[in-house]
Amino acid sequence: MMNYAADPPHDTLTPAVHADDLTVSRGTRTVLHHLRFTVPRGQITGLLGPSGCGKSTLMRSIVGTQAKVTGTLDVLGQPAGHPTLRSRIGYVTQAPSVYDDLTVRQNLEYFAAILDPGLPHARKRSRGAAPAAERRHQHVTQAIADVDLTSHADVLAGNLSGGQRNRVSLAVALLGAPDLLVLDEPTVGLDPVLRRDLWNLFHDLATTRGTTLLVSSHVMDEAERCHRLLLMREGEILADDTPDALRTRTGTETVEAAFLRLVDEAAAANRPKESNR
Ligand SMILES: Nc1ncnc2c1ncn2[C@@H]1O[C@H](COP(=O)(O)OP(=O)(O)OP(=O)(O)O)[C@@H](O)[C@H]1O
Repeated sequence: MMNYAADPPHDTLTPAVHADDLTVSRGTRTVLHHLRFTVPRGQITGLLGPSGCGKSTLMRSIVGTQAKVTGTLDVLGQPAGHPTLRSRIGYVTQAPSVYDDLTVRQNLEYFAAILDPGLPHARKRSRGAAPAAERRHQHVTQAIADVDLTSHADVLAGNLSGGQRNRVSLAVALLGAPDLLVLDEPTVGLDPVLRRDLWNLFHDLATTRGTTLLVSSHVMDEAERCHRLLLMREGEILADDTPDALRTRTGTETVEAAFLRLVDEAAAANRPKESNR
């Protein structure tokens, strides 16, 4: 929902996400195994790991769209999937969800209207409604600017590049000024300048708006831009720490090297068990 009116105060002390013994199955396979971690508020947490390790499944669990979830998974102080969370979480999947036959602005206006049906359409303003409709227009304009698509506001989404369409999806997620933004590989297909600009936006959202961001990536250099990292492999959390602490703990210079060191350590720890079989 759009935050046109003042929202009731929310508890800001509990972590944005708290998981304990979180296990998720897809089909007949268990893909997340007894995860335990927290995501602090107002920071950027990177969810990193190789393709297929379970990043999207974890994100789907957090936003409440994943079946077969057991254990504890609390989001903004409520169990994941609780109806009150719908207006407080922005979720961008890997597949952009935009209408090709609408322009960028029309897409945003459409989703803004769905998110806040109480607001009359700009063309049907009645007395007293104008300020609210005007505010919605401003929110849409701001979201388009946030993702650097102002010059494309009147272009059909179907005529945009893949990266631009991804940014329209991100703008839709920003519309409600959510407390938690869950972004599944948001920088895939973007050139270095746009990637940098998007990371600047993420930091701005965390710093000036207090938004919590959970951002997945399998590009390890993006890890350096996060406040905290959850490193995943084969459905398990290898590490839950800051980039600095990870490098120091593993005696490495990059997060990528730290990740490889942790993978080797985990493999070494499992070896005696395997030879005992
Ligand atoms: N619909 C499904 N049914 C059964 N298994 C699935 C389904 N979707 C994904 N999986 C399996 O769940 C595991 C985790 O997949 P997931 O998409 O969460 O990984 P990921 O880390 O997000 O991968 P990527 O980086 O490639 O997007 C994989 O082994 C995958 O094969």
